[in-house]
Amino acid sequence: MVHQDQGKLVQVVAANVGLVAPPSGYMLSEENRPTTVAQQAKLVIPIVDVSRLAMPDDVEEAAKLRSALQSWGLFVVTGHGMSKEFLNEILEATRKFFHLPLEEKQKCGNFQNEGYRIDRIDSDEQILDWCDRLWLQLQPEDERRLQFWPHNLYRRSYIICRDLLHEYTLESGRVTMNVLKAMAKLLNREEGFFINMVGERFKSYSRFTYYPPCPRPDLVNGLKPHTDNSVITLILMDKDVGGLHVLKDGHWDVPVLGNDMLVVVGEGMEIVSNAIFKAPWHRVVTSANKERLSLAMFYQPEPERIIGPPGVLVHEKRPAMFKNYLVQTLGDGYWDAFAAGDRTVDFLNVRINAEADTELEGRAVVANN
Ligand SMILES: O=C(O)CCC(=O)C(=O)O
Ligand SMILES: [Fe+2]
Repeated sequence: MVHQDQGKLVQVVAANVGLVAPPSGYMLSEENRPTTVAQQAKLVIPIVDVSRLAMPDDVEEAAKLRSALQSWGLFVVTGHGMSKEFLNEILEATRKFFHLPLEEKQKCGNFQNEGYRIDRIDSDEQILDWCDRLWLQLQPEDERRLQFWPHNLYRRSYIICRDLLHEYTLESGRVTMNVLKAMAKLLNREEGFFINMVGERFKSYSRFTYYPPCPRPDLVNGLKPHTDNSVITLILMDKDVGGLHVLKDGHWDVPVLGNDMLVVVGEGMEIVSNAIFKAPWHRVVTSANKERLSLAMFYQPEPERIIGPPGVLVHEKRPAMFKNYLVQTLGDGYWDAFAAGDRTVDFLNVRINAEADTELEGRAVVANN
């Protein structure tokens, strides 16, 4: 049994002429509403120049990275080498896609979680998010399902142009790998420490999210509080709309963001760093009169790997905080956890203290030694 608006695209619900309040399926209970005691005025999230991180002697930038990861678990990344024009082109192509007539968008089918739709609904109690999304796997390249990529048959052209998205995949992959190298160095490990854990055939996914204006932003989540199912996420956000909130020191802080690119630590990194790096809770709040777009790129290790806290990061004072887990199981569990508003590591009970997980031994490649 599902309630009336379940399954409907939010753009369809929002287009209802005369809508003065969101339908009941989206309404948060009073204690969960995003009535932020916003400290937004002064808070600025850290900025890290990824090109400087590559310089072996730039201890200042490395210190900034360390502090950003410790205090926020995310940062604005600069020095990524992508021009404003290029990033705008991607955002505008995304906007064009979400502005297409419904029938056109629905051609970007649906297979498991891939394609254009709303996020999965598992129960009648689930509070719906005020967003639609297009989810595409980008890497490994030979696993792309191009039939789900936006394609306008009449103009015989891809709306979110294949070449554009391909180029963005390569560019953002490069940024991610540089961030992973720098994070390894913060732990006094060699550059490839995390990169080797994700493997050559790591997966990357893109999530294009569209938040239509909402008549009562104070009553709904654009995107519910969550942590990401990734090692690292890269988020490209709409210009000057704001709306991303981060839970910091027990408060929902509201970073003021323009046309920024963010690096966010995901749960996968939390596991492989033995919780030295923590995945931040974040959510999106809608606006009454502005639409909002984002493009998130999620990087995940090869699905047949087993990940867990590596031996070198486990010692008496810091016992293993997580069990070893098959990446595929974590990936599948994420969708259940997300629908339930939980973190995957909690939903699947991945957390432990120093408990050996012998069951998995020998079943697959252990991602760390
Ligand atoms: O829309 C945003 O800014 C954030 C999106 C996000 O958190 C996600 O896609 O996981
Ligand atoms: Fe996220």
